[in-house]
Amino acid sequence: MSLYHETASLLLNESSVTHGGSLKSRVFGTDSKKLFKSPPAQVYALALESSKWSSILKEVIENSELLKNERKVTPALAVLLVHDHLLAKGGIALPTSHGLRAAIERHKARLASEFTKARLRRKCPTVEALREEIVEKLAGPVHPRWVRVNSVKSTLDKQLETTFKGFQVVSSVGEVMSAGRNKRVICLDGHVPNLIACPPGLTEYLTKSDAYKKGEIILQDKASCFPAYLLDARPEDGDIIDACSAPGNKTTHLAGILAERGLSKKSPQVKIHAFEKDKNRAKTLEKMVSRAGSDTFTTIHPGEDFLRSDPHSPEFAKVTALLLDPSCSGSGIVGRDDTPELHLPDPSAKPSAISSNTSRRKRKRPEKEEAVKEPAATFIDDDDNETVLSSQKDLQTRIEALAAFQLLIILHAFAFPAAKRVTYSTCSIYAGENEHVVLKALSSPIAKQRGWRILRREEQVRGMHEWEVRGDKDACELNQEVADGCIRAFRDDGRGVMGFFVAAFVRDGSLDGEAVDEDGPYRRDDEGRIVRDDDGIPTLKSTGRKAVEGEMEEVEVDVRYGKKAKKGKKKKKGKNEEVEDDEGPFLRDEQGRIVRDGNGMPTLKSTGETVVIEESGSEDGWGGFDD
Ligand SMILES: C[S@@+](CC[C@H](N)C(=O)[O-])C[C@H]1O[C@@H](n2cnc3c(N)ncnc32)[C@H](O)[C@@H]1O
Repeated sequence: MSLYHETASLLLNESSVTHGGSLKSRVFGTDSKKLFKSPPAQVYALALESSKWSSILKEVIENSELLKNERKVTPALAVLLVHDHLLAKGGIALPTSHGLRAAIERHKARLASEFTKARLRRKCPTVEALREEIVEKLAGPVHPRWVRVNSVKSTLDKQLETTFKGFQVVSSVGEVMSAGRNKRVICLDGHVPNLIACPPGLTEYLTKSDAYKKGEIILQDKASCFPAYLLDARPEDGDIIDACSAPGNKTTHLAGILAERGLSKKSPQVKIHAFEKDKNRAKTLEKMVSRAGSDTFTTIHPGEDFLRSDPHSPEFAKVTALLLDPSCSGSGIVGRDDTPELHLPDPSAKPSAISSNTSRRKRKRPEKEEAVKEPAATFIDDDDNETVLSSQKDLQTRIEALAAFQLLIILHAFAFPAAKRVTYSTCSIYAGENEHVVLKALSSPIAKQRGWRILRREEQVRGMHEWEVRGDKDACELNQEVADGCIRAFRDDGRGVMGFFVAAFVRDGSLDGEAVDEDGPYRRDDEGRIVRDDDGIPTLKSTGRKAVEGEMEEVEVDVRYGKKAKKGKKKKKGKNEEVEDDEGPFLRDEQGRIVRDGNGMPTLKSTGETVVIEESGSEDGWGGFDD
């Protein structure tokens, strides 16, 4: 197969192996050497560039009537071949005698003239100007690049005098977004202290700056700064746990806040415990913490599962605050889709009907190929891999499984004896991972027993109190106080943030039955170890049952944490609905045990894939960005 056939097949998603995910992951994925005879880098470049130009190429091909005269050339092949014919330095990468090349070159005069007309219709004097217009259009709405000044190493004033010297300071993020991608303008954020918005075109300038290399500034989306700020920790309060830490944006933000509030770097009064289950990601975390200068007061727990930590260990006796930022669907993350839409020419289009691509936008039915490309939902996992889910049911199953894990993380945090404040955050847009999880956590036995409640909006630190986008009241079952306590962020709403969710839980300790029970709420064996089931779920002293059994039933993933339901018997789900599949969404072996991968993650029946996914890397390998 030629480079052109292979690339066409990739763009049309014809291979089940390359189906789904970003263009990059489909081309450079683990099996790429087996999949392509042509060099994968060449396939990727041709697919990407041709897709970018495809709205114009479609117009040129239709107006030149190429497809009517060359029946062997398919619409996708035409886009690729005409792209190279008109725009690639060496033209079509096939011998002159090759049938496909000849089929295009037979029409070179007509193609050249239609290309010129298409360019002039867009008022572009040169092909270069047309290229710039395409790049600008594809880049979509401007999303600012957010820069957090790391208070462990620097101050806002120092950065304004150095990294941002000579920059124009404007008063709103809207002005930054409309200033142009490369303009030297900044806005000092009004919600999160020490945060600066810049146009996205300055990213390279920033990552090459001394301040960045020395860890004085960290690139982190504004919404991703909410959790550490909302936790509102002070050095006099006690130790902090960051339960899910890599790459370390929030861990280092916590450190910056403590430093600004008087933590002594030489003899720190408190420490941050940073858990990271994945050993490789823990290395990135270690690098980031060290570069940010907070290693003297951060204890990294590499490869340690927070859920397996013992809340009653003396090591955690002084932990008063926990930041929980567990794996999620990543559905709120900005700008990681690298696949521009492919516009395919219609072989039966009449040239006279076409004046510009905008005149054809109101097409009623999508073309077959485009319909194939339209996903029901895309999940971005923590390693930046995308999974395209093809049905609503798959999406629902994934969210339920993630929500069950997220709830478990919160309930475990609630058990730390000295804990008074917990934040829970996701970069997900789904209520199932956000408000619903918060409600379930609030109604759990452990929350009631220990007096955990939502941190009300009016109690929140100023910037978070003033942030106007709050939780969804319907998703909070009309509980206004909980909805107002929840903080949301939506991408592309003009505020320049990614999709995000955060809420905080607090307790005053007066309901703390554990003050007199030093062993905590879990059953222990003779050696003092917490009694757990096969899934690692601790058993409560008070009920003799698993700590989260009740909650799991509500989210339909009880099979993962609770007892196996009896076959054939219908079980209640929610208030009135019944579920048919008593065994839940996970695959089981002949003994009825959930089939898990090496990390202990269960396998979904619907997709055959495991549920909880690895974590997102960073754009430069040490975690300077977002999440
Ligand atoms: C969304 S990312 C965290 C991003 C990070 N808070 C930041 O701001 O840079 C979730 C991380 O939690 C880790 N993780 C997931 N489950 C965990 C667990 N049970 N214990 C510890 N770490 C866990 C993942 O490996 C991943 O690195």
